Amino acid sequence: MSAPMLRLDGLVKRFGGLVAVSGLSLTVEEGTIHALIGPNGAGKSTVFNCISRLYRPSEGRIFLAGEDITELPAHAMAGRGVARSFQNLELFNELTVLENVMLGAHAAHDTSWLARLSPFSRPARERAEALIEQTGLADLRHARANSLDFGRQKMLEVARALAGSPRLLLLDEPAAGLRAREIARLDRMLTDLAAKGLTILLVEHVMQLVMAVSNHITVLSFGQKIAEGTPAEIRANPKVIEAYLGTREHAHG
Ligand SMILES: Nc1ncnc2c1ncn2[C@@H]1O[C@H](COP(=O)(O)OP(=O)(O)OP(=O)(O)O)[C@@H](O)[C@H]1O
Repeated sequence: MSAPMLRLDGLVKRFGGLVAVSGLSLTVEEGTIHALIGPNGAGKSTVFNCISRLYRPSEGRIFLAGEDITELPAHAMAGRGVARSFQNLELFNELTVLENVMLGAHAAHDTSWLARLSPFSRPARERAEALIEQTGLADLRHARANSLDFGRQKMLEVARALAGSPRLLLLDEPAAGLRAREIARLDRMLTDLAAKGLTILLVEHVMQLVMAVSNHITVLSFGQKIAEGTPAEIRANPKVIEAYLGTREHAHG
């Protein structure tokens, strides 16, 4: 049996006295969509930052397709086939939609030196055009990124992350601020990508999307895993309901 695409083993991240992630273990199988959910401050972004090597875990190991990547530098991750989108957009505002996606392809692990010297090569451009089409941005390919509305900028961020042909895609709240029609498009796209073999780890508060696309869900609360299972199991889990209601009551004072 081949190794899972991603495995976290006892991941701990402390910030001074605060334990943001507390001994998290989870497994993400290849070609599946795995959601990481939980109330605000539960530690989801911290887990992402540990996987993409922006944070150094305090304890625990991270394995990518069987390889221990815990000590690898962040810049090695694209070469390992890991891409991510950010909660706050990280686009090149002055560049066009097409240019933003093509720059994403630049970090591709399978890009030859020749292709790197010529980023606007035909295969790179064809791939970028296909992604732009898939994300519904075809009519806007020559528009500057900062002229797009928020929903389209989010889709562009996803297209750019995909341009490097990753095998593991980390998506941090891709549906935040999207309209229903855009969420439906994202739903179709993620399902389609997973069917083609891409593995997706999704942090998301929009439950409609999480429940529709996920094969598996892990729930965090105060840095700890409180539940995991299929969408149906998670929906019916009293601990999950309590964790969400607890924060809402807390928030309302
Ligand atoms: N760089 C940091 N320094 C200190 N504390 C941090 C840092 N990053 C996160 N934290 C703390 O760690 C905890 C987990 O935060 P994190 O952003 O991972 O939660 P989250 O589940 O992603 O929340 P949200 O859904 O609001 O994005 C919080 O208490 C947060 O304040």
